[in-house]
Amino acid sequence: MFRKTTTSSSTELYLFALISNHKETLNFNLTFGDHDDRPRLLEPIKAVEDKEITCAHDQEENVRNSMNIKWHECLVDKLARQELLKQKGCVIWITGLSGSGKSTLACALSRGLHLRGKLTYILDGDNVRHGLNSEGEVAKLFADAEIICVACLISPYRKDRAMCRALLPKGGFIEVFMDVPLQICEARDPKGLYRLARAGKIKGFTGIDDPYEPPLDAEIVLRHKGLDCGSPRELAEEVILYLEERGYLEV
Ligand SMILES: Nc1ncnc2c1ncn2[C@@H]1O[C@H](COP(=O)(O)OS(=O)(=O)O)[C@@H](OP(=O)(O)O)[C@H]1O
Ligand SMILES: Nc1ncnc2c1ncn2[C@@H]1O[C@H](COP(=O)(O)OP(=O)(O)O)[C@@H](O)[C@H]1O
Repeated sequence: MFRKTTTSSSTELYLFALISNHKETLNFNLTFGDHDDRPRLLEPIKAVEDKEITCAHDQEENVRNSMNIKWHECLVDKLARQELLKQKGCVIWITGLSGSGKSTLACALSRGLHLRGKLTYILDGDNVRHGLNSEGEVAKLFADAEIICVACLISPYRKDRAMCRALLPKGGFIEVFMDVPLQICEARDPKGLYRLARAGKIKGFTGIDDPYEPPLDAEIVLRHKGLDCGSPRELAEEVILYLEERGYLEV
């Protein structure tokens, strides 16, 4: 607050003006401040300060005398954010092999929710590359902001996914398993990476020479049935239904 109640030395006043970034005072000191002329400096500074004190005092009196103004706790908390957005933030963690359709589902899901007026944000392995742990932390922040965070990462190890789950409050982590067989992912091979992995040109490729540990307790399993796994839109609707039924899309 810009208010001083005790008499100060000119140096203190000068510092006070500097800290307060008071334009008028600083201009004065820029013009004359090179000379060690503190008594001369004191007068205009004090005049400015007195004016400030008077103004601040008047304002304080007005506030004190007003019957209408009360001091409010201004807490924009979780509930306030939920009410604003009409949704509850969470992390939808889509896991599965490369080529299983994680990114495609994330887009369809984000679009489906957007059309319902829900705020989402996609964390894709391709746009966040700082290691699984920090991705979990980022996702957690989004969820705390009451955004529906859609994370799509292979995240092949149960231990790592469990660590991310543990970061979130109960119900805040919704694991979606793209249960698509390796043969289908490999046949799709949109980036040609399986071919390179099979040729030994990429080492430690998930599903080829590095394991993928399927979830044991995923909230949603999108299973491939025969040749069909459902269109991205149908899969997204399945996830949205889960959210609707459990009250994530209302407050
Ligand atoms: N060794 C190896 N194994 C699997 N995938 C590999 C590998 N090297 C690069 N890629 C490509 O990088 C993408 C993996 O990114 P992710 O962040 O989703 O993976 S992880 O969660 O960190 O395991 C993954 O993207 P998606 O195909 O979209 O899943 C691959 O294209
Ligand atoms: N539900 C689906 N049905 C058929 N093909 C799909 C489906 N979802 C994704 N695909 C196709 O599979 C390939 C890999 O999808 P992508 O979303 O990039 O997978 P990931 O992010 O898991 O690597 C793409 O060519 C995409 O068009």
